[in-house]
Parts: sequence; structure tokens; C-alpha cells
Amino acid sequence: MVAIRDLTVRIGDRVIASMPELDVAAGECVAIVGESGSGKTTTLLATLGLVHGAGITGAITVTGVDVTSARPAELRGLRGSRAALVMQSPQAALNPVMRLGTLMRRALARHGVRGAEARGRAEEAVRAVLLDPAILSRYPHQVSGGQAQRFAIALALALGAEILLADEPTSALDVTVQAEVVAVLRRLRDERGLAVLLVSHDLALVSTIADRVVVMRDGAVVESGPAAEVFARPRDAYTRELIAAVPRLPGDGETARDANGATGAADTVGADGSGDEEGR
Ligand SMILES: Nc1ncnc2c1ncn2[C@@H]1O[C@H](COP(=O)(O)OP(=O)(O)OP(=O)(O)O)[C@@H](O)[C@H]1O
Repeated sequence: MVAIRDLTVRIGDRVIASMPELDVAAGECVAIVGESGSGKTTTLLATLGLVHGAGITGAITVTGVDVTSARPAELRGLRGSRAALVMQSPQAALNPVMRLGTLMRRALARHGVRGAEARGRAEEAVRAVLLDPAILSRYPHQVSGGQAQRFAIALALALGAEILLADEPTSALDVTVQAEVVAVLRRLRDERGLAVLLVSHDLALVSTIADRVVVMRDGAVVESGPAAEVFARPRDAYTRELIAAVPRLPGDGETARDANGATGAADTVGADGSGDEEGR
């Protein structure tokens, strides 16, 4: 789905992100973690050809498209269908005077999908993120932040997303709602083989979903590997610091969270990933 080799992003003579190797396969979630300013967002945006005014070297392939040499129209096509960006505040990106169903139908019409097929695809996508299709008749201000984020994911699915590139997709949400969104991402990864490249500074959350973790600091990768291994036996001192900084509740084990997500916050919405489907 994603293959990055020897990526370097420079502003002037400063390297703001360098990523020697990063692969995300179908049905896999890879998380990039690190403190603010470590280069996580730059790496994510570069993956979709969205870093402008910077010197970029290296190779980036996303669902077979060579991002570094693709023409602008080809990149727009990639971003509007097979690869979708999920941002922190979905509500801000939704047109406030348009019902969610209209918004979805217009997006599908741009891809030549109309009428009964568009309605069917919209309902199927909304159900896949555990929302009631009745939500399609609501306006953005009539849904919660978690529902809006799940709708943004549904929109991506309806348009044919095979990979989601998610930048802090839950940090604008409260903890229970965060859990709903993570449960939905896990389910889509497991059941549909969706690939997820996730950027987050929240290690507790990352430990509930990531299969592999890449730790960045000052624009460089300091450690990477299977999530369970990195969380249980961090090799780098900076990774150890990040893990030690995760808040713990009385009764938690040695590590902040079990890497399989067994004790993660997402469990508050049920092991099958079912969340609150009702409106608020
Ligand atoms: N267009 C730009 N021009 C100059 N510097 C930039 C630009 N974009 C990012 N930077 C710098 O590059 C570094 C990495 O930024 P980036 O946003 O990738 O970090 P991050 O790890 O995602 O941080 P955060 O968690 O705060 O979003 C920062 O020092 C940032 O100030």
C-alpha cells in the first residue's frame, strides 16, 4: 500500500523529516509517534505529495502511484479515492449548510456514482463505521465529534479508500469517543484489510491499534518495530521516556497498555468494536 525509501524533507538546509524505510501493508496499522515537532505530520503529508516549498528526495509509492513523480491530476485522483487523509477536526472540514447525505452524494457524483448506487454505497459505508444511516439526514452541527470523525472515515470508504492516513484522528475528541473511533479503525483493518498510517503523540492509544510503531525525534527515526516489542522492550532511551510519560491508572501493569489492546480504552465500547450508534 505504502512504501517509502530514503525519504528526506528539507526546508532550506534543515532536514525536518527523514525516513529511511516505511512500509504499510493491506490490513496493517503503522503508527508514527514522537513529541511535537518531531516530523510526524511532515512525513504523513509527504506520503501524499502534500508538502510544498520543501526539498524532497527519496521514493514514495502509495497504492502503486509513484508520488514523487506523479502529475498533480494523478495525485488529486489518488487522494480522492484510494488514499484518504483523516484530520484532527472533521467537523471543520464538513460544509455546515449541507446534510451529510448530500455531502456524500456530491462526492460520489464527482466519481460518476449516482442514484440508487450512490445511496446504497453511502448507507453501506456509514454502517461500516457503526453509524445509523439516519445520520445522513443530519447537518454537521447535529452530530458529535466522534460521529463526525466516523462519517469522515465512511466518506473515504465510499470513495474507495484502501489506505487511511490519519493525523491525530482522535486528539480533538474526549476519551470515550476516542475509543469509538479507534474501535472502528481496528474493525476496518481486520475485516476489510484497510491499511492505516497513523500519526499520534498518544502512546496509550497507539498501543491499542498499531501493529508496528516508528518513533521519531527531531526529524529522524530513533526506533521502529512490532508494536508489542517496542512497548515491552524499548531499545532507545527516548522511546523509554515516551512510554514512561504515559499516564497510568492504579492497577495498571508494568507497561501503560497491553500491546494487543486488551486493556486499552477502546474496550469501553465492546470487544466487537461496536460503539454508540445513536445520535446525541
Ligand atoms: N512549511 C514549513 N516550513 C518551515 N518549517 C516547517 C514547515 N513544516 C514543518 N516545519 C517544521 O518541521 C518540524 C516538524 O514538523 P511536524 O509538523 O512534521 O512535526 P510533528 O511531529 O507532526 O509535530 P506536531 O505533533 O506538533 O504536529 C517542526 O520543527 C516544524 O516547525
